[in-house]
Amino acid sequence: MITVNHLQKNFKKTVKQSGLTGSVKSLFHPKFEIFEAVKDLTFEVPKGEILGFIGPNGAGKSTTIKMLTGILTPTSGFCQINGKIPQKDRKNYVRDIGVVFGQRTQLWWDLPLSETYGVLKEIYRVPDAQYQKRMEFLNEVLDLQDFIKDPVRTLSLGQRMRADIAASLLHSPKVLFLDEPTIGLDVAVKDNIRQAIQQINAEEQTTIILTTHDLNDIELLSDRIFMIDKGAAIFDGSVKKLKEKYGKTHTLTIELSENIPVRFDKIPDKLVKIEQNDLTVSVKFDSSQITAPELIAQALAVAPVKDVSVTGADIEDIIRRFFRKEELSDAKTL
Ligand SMILES: Nc1ncnc2c1ncn2[C@@H]1O[C@H](COP(=O)(O)OP(=O)(O)OP(=O)(O)O)[C@@H](O)[C@H]1O
Repeated sequence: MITVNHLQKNFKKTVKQSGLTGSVKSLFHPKFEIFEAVKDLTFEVPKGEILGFIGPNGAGKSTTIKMLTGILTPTSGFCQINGKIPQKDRKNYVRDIGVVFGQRTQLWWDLPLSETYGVLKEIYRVPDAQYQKRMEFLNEVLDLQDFIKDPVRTLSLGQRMRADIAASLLHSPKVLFLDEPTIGLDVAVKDNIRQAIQQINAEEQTTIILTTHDLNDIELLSDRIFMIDKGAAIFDGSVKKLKEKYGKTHTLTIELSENIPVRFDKIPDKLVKIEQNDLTVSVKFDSSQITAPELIAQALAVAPVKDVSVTGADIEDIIRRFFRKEELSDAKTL
């Protein structure tokens, strides 16, 4: 459904020269440099897939999405969505896509929601019968009935997000771009939104590109993660693959009945990282090099252990370390 081929976006940036003289010089004779915001991205997204598109601030996610939605023109390379080049076939292309920006609404602030949908119906020329059916479906999935008559400005953030998602889906797009769809929402509302996204994807085979900093969104919704950093691709694969490859760090938590320092003399320092807070000891270790029972046996030999528990790395941990480019076999750097 989506083909991205050697996509590149360069921006011209003014280079600020140092000092006051430099600032004045820059004013009259500005110097420019080329900044590569998106570097040579190539990937495909098949129909019906939910791709988690992630990266730290400034990685180039928005710039990529803007090229995929046709707002920006690539410096080189191209993208093709549902057989169309967004920049070349803009009028027809907008019918194929829905876009939700979690940080700002695309709805009319003062209009009741129902009227906003009425306007969108006309813009997208959705026939009456189809519109009726569509609204029933969206109402069911996104639970809009309680606030559909209210002006957008009176909606809570969670209601507004549901309303925005419904607006983006009114014309039954084949591809949906969701940019931070759960930002600022409480846990229960996040769950509702995620369930709605899942249901829409399952029932309509909508291809979704999901940009988010909330890694629970990714874990619960995405079939695949595409990670970028400084404009370039750094990981492309499933959450499972990411965990298998980079999630070897586990944490052993030991509760003591007396505050005695816990050491693992028989285990090389670099394989464990110990943090002790009175009676609680947290031991990070690389599970491919060492096992929890080995650590527990040694802890029992040196301290009065009351309880133990072991947890695996969660996706947030893995990605944080991934971006810091830490060697996971070296638990000292965790
Ligand atoms: N119009 C522009 N002119 C110059 N530089 C730009 C422009 N738009 C974006 N950039 C730069 O390109 C880089 C990537 O920005 P982008 O907004 O795509 O990142 P992002 O991954 O979406 O970040 P965030 O998670 O913070 O939203 C940043 O360094 C940004 O300053």
